[in-house]
Amino acid sequence: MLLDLSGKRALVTGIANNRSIAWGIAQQLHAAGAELAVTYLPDERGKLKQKVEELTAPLSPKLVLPLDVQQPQQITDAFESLAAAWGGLDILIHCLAFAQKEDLSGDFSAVSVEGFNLALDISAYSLIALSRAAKPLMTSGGAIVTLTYLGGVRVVPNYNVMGIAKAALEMNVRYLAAELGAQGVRVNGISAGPIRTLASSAVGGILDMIHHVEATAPLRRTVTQTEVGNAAAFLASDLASGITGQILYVDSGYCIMGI
Ligand SMILES: NC(=O)c1ccc[n+]([C@@H]2O[C@H](COP(=O)([O-])OP(=O)(O)OC[C@H]3O[C@@H](n4cnc5c(N)ncnc54)[C@H](O)[C@@H]3O)[C@@H](O)[C@H]2O)c1
Repeated sequence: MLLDLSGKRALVTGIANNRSIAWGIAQQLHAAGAELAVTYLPDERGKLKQKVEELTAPLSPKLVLPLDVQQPQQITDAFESLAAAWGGLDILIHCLAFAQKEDLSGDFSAVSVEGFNLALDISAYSLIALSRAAKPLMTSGGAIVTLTYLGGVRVVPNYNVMGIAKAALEMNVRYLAAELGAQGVRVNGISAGPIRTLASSAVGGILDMIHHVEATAPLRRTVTQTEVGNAAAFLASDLASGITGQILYVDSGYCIMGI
């Protein structure tokens, strides 16, 4: 069997620009034959809408939808639009996270309850909310893939509150997999190595992290958006039909190293 997503309908969240991991994923899903719908985070001046529309135009997405995961009505509206356009959904890519910049450096214990709740809401709870909305559309099975990082299982300097959010996200993967498996929906996470993006630039010392990976990972380099995209396409495909509730490390092997 070859990797083939033709006939599959995929919603990709989290594209902000051409560095976004979600953009790498969208391109690889498209290359494998999937039909796409994408979301953007609405802003007052409509800049992100325009950016995401222009960037994704070559992939001819069926829908380009506004989606701020902190706005329950936007989640409802987005999935109603999907239901109207497609009548179902096969693949959901959850590729978004946020924490305040001040909570991504310095003392971990300094995080405020507001900063904690914000990071957990956007970065972890959102997977539950989107999966719940996708559930009635994934009537003939499906695949949900989210993005996590090693800082959710080990202490990585400055990752701080986002590490807690990723720990929650990874447990969400397991609970959702257990629930949704009964209807043939698989839920998995990809733990990606550090990549320079808008989100990662908010993490204190991200360049040092990347250089450390380049010096110590078995492959002596960090990963690309395309490599993460390929892994996402695999997990979303029937080739991964026996895999659910797992975290797949796409990190040049960094996580196996002891020092
Ligand atoms: N870049 C890395 O080194 C790295 C490594 C491992 C995991 N990840 C994870 O990959 C995912 C994508 O991040 P990225 O690095 O591609 O950065 P990115 O900045 O390109 O993507 C983050 C996305 O989150 C979206 N977002 C933020 N708040 C939102 C909200 N309230 N509602 C909807 N969308 C919202 C942004 O619009 C953006 O598209 C994140 O979950 C991140 O934690 C990144």
